[in-house]
Amino acid sequence: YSSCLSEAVVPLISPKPAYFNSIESGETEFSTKRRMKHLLSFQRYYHTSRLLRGLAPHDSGSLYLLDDDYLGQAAHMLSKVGTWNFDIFLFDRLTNGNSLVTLMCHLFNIYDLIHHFQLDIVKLHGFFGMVQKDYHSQNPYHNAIHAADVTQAMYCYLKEPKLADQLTPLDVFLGLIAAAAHDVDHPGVNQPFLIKTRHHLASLYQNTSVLESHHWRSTVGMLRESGLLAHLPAEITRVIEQQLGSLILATDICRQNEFLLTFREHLDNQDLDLLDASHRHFILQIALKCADVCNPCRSWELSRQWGERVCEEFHKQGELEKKFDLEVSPQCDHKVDSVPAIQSGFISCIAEPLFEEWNLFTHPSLLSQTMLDHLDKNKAHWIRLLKPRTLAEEQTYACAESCDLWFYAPQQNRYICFYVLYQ
Ligand SMILES: Nc1ncnc2c1ncn2[C@@H]1O[C@@H]2COP(=O)(O)O[C@H]2[C@H]1O
Ligand SMILES: [Zn+2]
Repeated sequence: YSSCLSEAVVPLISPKPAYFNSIESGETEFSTKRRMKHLLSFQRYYHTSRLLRGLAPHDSGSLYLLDDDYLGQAAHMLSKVGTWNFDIFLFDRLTNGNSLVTLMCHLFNIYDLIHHFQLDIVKLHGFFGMVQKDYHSQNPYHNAIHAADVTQAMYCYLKEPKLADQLTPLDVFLGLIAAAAHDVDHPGVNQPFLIKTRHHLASLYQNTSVLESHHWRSTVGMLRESGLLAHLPAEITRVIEQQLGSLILATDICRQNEFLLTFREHLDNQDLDLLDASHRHFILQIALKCADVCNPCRSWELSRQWGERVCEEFHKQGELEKKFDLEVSPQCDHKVDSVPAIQSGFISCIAEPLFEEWNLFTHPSLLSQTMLDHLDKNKAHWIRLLKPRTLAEEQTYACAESCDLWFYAPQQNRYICFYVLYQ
């Protein structure tokens, strides 16, 4: 039993791509692997022996997963978990690939959610471990680090003065779990790919919000399997599961326009009342959507890494499509869709409109101002890197410069609305 448990709490590290390798720049891949192995065996022993002695695994705070070598640095980082320049890549290395579990434990402690919902700590760790493990570490972008990044951003948004005092423990509980699990078991390809390859998930969810429905249903499955909510009345569990669904489904980027228009309408009418549970839920949906696409609002160094990773995943899909003689999806052809072109387009068409509204909602907010400043600088940086070579890139350049919602689709040789690219 205890070895099962420690397995769930400390997932095995699978072989990872080169960017996971070095903790310090001079370190070789071999020595890092050896250190990881040592660390893992230490942690397994540590957990098992503590559990056999009947000791709860959490009494050294939420850092029990960490080896002493890293404890200090990771703890130091966690003490600044609410700052916008939090480096999730570094945190993931310091926590030995356990950033999502470690972060969630820490945030649940900060908000005292374990006590409030009378949660069983072992079941809670089991649940977080399952969620983290079900992310695909071989995906360049849709992996557990993305989930941890979105969760850290969500925490920053929940702390916004406009919101913080109005939120109930249930709102916070839902917001954090939805952020952590919103892309769980993502296959690294998008919905159009699943539809055209007649993937069983596409038919299961009738070609609509296919991935998001799967992320939600998987989350519910893991919640039930962990037994985390088994002590709560059935009606409360039902509400929790439904609300998690509504939050996770809101991250479907095809529904961007729908949410943006409703958000604008509320802001124009100034009719958002955060004492109203349904309005708070809507703001949680928007906050999660912001967290999901906030990577262009980070400092250049972090933002660049996310931009490159997401494009790498798109391009991998494009390679698969070519290999199987399928039409290459928009943004997925590495010969046509360069990283700077995709990034400047994404910032102009998705991130900027959303964060401008979020800034109005949170005003006055230092964080929103900081995010918009980064967004502006990062967009300018990508545009400088855009060396127009093809007609498509020239058109993208013009589009990004004029900051409208239109994007040139080279495969179709026409302009289309950026949102349509995702459908
Ligand atoms: N920097 C980015 N560049 C291009 N697309 C992005 C970027 N960040 C997020 N996205 C897209 O926005 C989507 C939001 O939902 P997902 O995380 O499922 O998948 C994400 C990507 O498809
Ligand atoms: Zn996501």
